[in-house]
Amino acid sequence: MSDSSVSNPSDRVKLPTNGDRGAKTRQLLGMKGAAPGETSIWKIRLQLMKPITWIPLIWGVICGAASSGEYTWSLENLLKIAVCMVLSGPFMTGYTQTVNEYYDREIDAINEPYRPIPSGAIPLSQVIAQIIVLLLGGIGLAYVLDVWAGHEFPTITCIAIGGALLAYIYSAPPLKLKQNGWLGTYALGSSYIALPWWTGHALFGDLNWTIVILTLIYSFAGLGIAVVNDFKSIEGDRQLGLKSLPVMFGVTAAAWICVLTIDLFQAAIAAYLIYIHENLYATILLLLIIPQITFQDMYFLRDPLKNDVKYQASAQPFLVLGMLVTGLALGHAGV
Ligand SMILES: C/C(=C\COP(=O)(O)OP(=O)(O)O)CCC[C@H](C)CCC[C@H](C)CCCC(C)C
Repeated sequence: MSDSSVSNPSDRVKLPTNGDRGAKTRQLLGMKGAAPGETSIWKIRLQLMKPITWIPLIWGVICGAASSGEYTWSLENLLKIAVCMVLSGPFMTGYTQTVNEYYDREIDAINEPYRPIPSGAIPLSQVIAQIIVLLLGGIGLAYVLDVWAGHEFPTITCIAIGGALLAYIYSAPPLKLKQNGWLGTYALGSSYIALPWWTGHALFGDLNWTIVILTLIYSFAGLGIAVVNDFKSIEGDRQLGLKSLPVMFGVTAAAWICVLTIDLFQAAIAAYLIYIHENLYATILLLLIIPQITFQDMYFLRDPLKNDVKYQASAQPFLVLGMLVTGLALGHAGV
């Protein structure tokens, strides 16, 4: 698509409604239901980077620092982890989301015409420039962290490049992993759990195969969380031929796949913690699964289409706390 398609923004952009501060905030954070009509190019750029989606990756970095067992509270370490959060949030997730907005522009023109690209608020050439700046900035920052951590092998740079490639094939043709229910949701789950975890771990300790494999197993719980988001768009996905799990298996079966992957893979991690004699941490992790099962029963399984957001808001804090408990356990055990 050429830039001409977005060359006359004033024709297509609606002005913001007075006093709709909630919609303005959603706009800046890159959430659905945002207010249209932003005119500041920097706010539009931020909107493309969807800051709300940075949070899980920033949290993943903290879990990795915990699992390294080497994190101590010094000013230098605080600075290191802050830079690592900037890498995983604004740079790498910002890059990922901008690429996704770029390749979703035609479908967004139908479903979310107020988004920056379909509304014509930013020309495509500037979106491409933003993608390049975030990608090069992210890889450069990853290399700085490798040097800072004294790595002989640039582990963090490799994770950043691998993540960037994954993000590209997730959104861009010909692979467009997001069209495939299993691959797309696992890519999402692993990039939200495993990749930032590896990065935080590598920054302070030695990234090893046990951590890599454990976090890839943990990522199946992330797959379940990613599937929860597919219920809201089931009709549109079906019409567009997107094979999300709810489209492939129907609402009820997909809801069960969702909750079983979330619960069983967290339980599997707790079992591993028992195996390495981290019984207290394992017990806490198991206790944190109980409220998630309760919310699955109260909300999600009863009506996945109506209660998906309510379920995520109530249950997710327990899942993310469990990740930190696991990180601390692995760090304590010296895995
Ligand atoms: C673009 C992503 C999700 C949006 O998906 P979708 O288009 O289905 O949803 P919306 O319609 O609501 O927009 C995320 C995709 C993630 C990707 C597979 C990989 C991300 C890589 C990491 C950012 C890399 C982090 C490396 C770092 C920690 C060094």
